[in-house]
Amino acid sequence: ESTSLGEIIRSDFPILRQKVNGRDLVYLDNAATSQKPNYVLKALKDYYESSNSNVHRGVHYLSQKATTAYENAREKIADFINASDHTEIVFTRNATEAINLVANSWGDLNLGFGDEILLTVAEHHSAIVPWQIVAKKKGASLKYIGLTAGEVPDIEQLKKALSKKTKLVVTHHVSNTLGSVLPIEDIVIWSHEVGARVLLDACQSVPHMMVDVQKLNVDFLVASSHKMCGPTGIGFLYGKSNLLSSMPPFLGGGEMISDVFQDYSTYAEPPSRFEAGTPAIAEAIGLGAAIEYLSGIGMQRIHDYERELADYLYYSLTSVPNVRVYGPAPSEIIHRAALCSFNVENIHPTDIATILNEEYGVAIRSGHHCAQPLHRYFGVNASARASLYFYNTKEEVDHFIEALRETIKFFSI
Ligand SMILES: Cc1ncc(COP(=O)(O)O)c(CNc2co[nH]c2=O)c1O
Repeated sequence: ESTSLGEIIRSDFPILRQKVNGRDLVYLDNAATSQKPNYVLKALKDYYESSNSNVHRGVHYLSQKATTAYENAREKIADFINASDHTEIVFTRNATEAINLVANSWGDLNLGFGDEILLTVAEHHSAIVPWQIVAKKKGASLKYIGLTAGEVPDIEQLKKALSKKTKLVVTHHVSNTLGSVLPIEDIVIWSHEVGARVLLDACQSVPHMMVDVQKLNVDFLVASSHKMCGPTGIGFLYGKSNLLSSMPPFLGGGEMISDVFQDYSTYAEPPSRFEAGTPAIAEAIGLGAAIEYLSGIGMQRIHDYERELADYLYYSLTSVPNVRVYGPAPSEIIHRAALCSFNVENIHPTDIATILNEEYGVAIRSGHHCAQPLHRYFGVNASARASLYFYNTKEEVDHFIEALRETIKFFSI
């Protein structure tokens, strides 16, 4: 059997060599955050060792070196998602802040009484709560579409729910709980037909597959560095140039201004307009290194390998008696991300995750995965979730499944 991508690549990730309670760590919580390769760790260390300085407007050598590295990171992101211009990339703390930026800037300017924001019931809290806050302020409302019998967001229902009142569609590309992958190009075409804009939450897709914002034609896209081999503390908003240029600032301070007078200021052009204060320079450079690393492997290669892992995980997990997996069965039409949220009859998911960690060194997540509306939709408070990345292997899935069977036996005595 040929050596898998996971087996080839995992030596790049020092953390994966750890033991947990004497057992090899089996890290299956990648939808929460990914691990970091040596290439990224080195980029962070090199920055602080040889380039650290504050960015923009500095005339000395180090400031120019740091500025170049910071702006190069922005260009790498733009290329990675095929944005038409690097000024369409705004650095934020994470995807959550990127969504809040759109809600407080574009939302405040464009939402009014009676307007509707259309979401799926599977959205992450970061894609829901900012819109609840701005909708309350503006007299707008949130409208949700449910799931099909196959447990994917019902896009036919979405199409029917669109109307002249719909000003914005907020949707995930890949669900962090269902593992479902949505047909974004269609959703964008339907949304634009009624004059609605589309904000794509790509947190669980950008790390795992080619995402081309021009092909998808989304108006906004958000993603987080820490889910794609990059450091925490940095994420980004992609916004079409004409939209960003029309938007007022989100946070006020240095860097985002053109001139400051005593009682008013003029603002910089995007992206600086939305980047107040000293940015997370090292983190941006770390994200740029993560993109170089992923691109070096190839997103198609990563995606193909993860599809194998996705099917292997799904069918291994659904073969365990009394396990209920949420989300669609993989098929030719519907492919799943390499993550499965599940429950085991009469055993609390946190008990499952605790024993898997304590006795078997397996790291999965338990809880609501910041998707409480979706869990309520299924009539449960919580679930367990195993989520893989390209450095995981089928052997790790086998270890997880064996450990799960033992854990179920333990609780069934
Ligand atoms: C689909 C989706 N949207 C938004 C976010 C927010 O990203 P952040 O701003 O970087 O936190 C997450 C993080 N999801 C998870 C974080 O921890 N467990 C998770 O499933 C996510 O999975």
